[in-house]
Amino acid sequence: MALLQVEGLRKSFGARRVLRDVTFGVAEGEIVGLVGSNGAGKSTLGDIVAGITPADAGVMTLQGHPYAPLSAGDARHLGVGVVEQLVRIDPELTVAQAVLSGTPQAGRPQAELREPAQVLLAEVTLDVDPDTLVGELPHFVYGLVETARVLAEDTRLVVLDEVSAALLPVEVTRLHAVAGRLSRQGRGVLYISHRLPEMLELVDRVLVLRDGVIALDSPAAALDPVRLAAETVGEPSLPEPRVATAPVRSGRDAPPARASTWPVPAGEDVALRVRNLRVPGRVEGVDLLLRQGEVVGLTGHRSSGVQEIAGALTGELPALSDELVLHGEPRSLGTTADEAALRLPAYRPDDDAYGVDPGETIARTLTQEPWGALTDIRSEIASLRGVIKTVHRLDVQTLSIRTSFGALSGGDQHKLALARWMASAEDVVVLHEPTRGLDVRARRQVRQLLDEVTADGTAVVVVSVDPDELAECCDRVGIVAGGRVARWIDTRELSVDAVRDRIVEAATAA
Ligand SMILES: Nc1ncnc2c1ncn2[C@@H]1O[C@H](COP(=O)(O)OP(=O)(O)OP(=O)(O)O)[C@@H](O)[C@H]1O
Repeated sequence: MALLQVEGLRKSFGARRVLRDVTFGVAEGEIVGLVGSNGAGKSTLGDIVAGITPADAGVMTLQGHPYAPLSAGDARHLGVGVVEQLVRIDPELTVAQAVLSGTPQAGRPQAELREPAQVLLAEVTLDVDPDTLVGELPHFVYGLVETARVLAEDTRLVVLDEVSAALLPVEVTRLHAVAGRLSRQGRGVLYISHRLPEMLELVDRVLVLRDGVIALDSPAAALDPVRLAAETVGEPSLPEPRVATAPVRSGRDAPPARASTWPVPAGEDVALRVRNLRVPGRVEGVDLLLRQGEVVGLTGHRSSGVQEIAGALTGELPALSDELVLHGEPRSLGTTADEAALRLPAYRPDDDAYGVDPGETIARTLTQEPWGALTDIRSEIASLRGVIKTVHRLDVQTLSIRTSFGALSGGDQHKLALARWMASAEDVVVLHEPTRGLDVRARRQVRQLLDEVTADGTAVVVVSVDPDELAECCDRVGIVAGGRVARWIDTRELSVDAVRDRIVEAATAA
């Protein structure tokens, strides 16, 4: 008997028909992957299963019994838990309170919660003090705190919506171990992700949601990442994004191949050169050289110093260097009010809903900064045309640019926020995880955006946990370990698969 059976599910938002006729089952102990392009309706489907959103039509059964939850609480009570994509946890709660919020222990004194919370945190291999306030945690661990919460509740089916999106490969492996344990306990898992190669290593079966129906229901063993990517976006085949010896980027001439020793001697086209970058106690002796039009990736474990290097470049952390030159001009590092201090602009996908008001329309989100009335009707028309063009170009799933930004799918919000941010990109910028949560086509669109800005000479530092993202976006990738760049990988002559393998291998060894 199926643990969960879903028949003929339908859901529309206004005129937008998201789920037209969705039928599938999840068996006990089965891990089922749910994939689809941005806006395909994956979160909507997960939310219906988890009682967060009501379906318009269709029938669900849980262990053979009719299942029609009226709320998330109702679903939890019936044994279905969800970790939502855009996790919001009350920042005033302690981690222990958050983890045990759905259990009979909720409301007990902190001293009584500490130990049971510790056990659950260990299960998701999250090394944080249960007394810490949630608001003090970095955003990427929210999904793991929520996963621990779901484990605390006696769930039979767990929906994990993009929990892996912000995790390092080693953390994804641990998350997969948690999913494996759930499966061995006979629980079912619905696993939503855009990180297809990693997902295929975990799941038993894959569902592709396309055009409002399950367009493919296949054992994972019968699929590979390339075929699955093509199925996801409904294209018969997708070209390899980067092939050996081919010029990597369109929109500009690829620089001549350089030896993989790094940094290379500085020349005319240097955008930024930093010698002996130090962040006291965290980073030591880092040399960076960015050429105009170059995309350089940085990755490493949480304690490697990679975030501190980025923080030094954006002026968020006090830092020192022996030499710092931006476009030929000497500059300094640090957080002082010093005019010459370097403060590279940075984009982060998890910055409080992208720094955008979710109630604003798409049109206003893209055209206005700061919010305020446009005075010139002609400029409004011109910019609205630009908005429509951007929305079409980025394949944003909406019927109108008057739709509120917050009603867009997570991936569509991210694409538009990034496009808006990149429109005012300066000489040298830092992008944190620019393709997080994006489908395979959207990842290419982001690469196109990168091609456009780099063609104009902008140099980009990409800070990421995702080896595929680094492989697809960057000309070279620095593996940071122990506060230093332990190794540079030149990506331009390699296939994405080869680059991913090297990054994972180097990051694991570091
Ligand atoms: N509350 C809402 N009001 C209006 N439209 C909505 C609402 N929730 C979702 N939608 C629309 O439903 C569609 C599906 O959204 P959903 O978040 O389920 O997509 P998704 O497949 O999870 O995408 P992603 O991969 O980007 O997270 C989107 O076009 C979105 O705009």
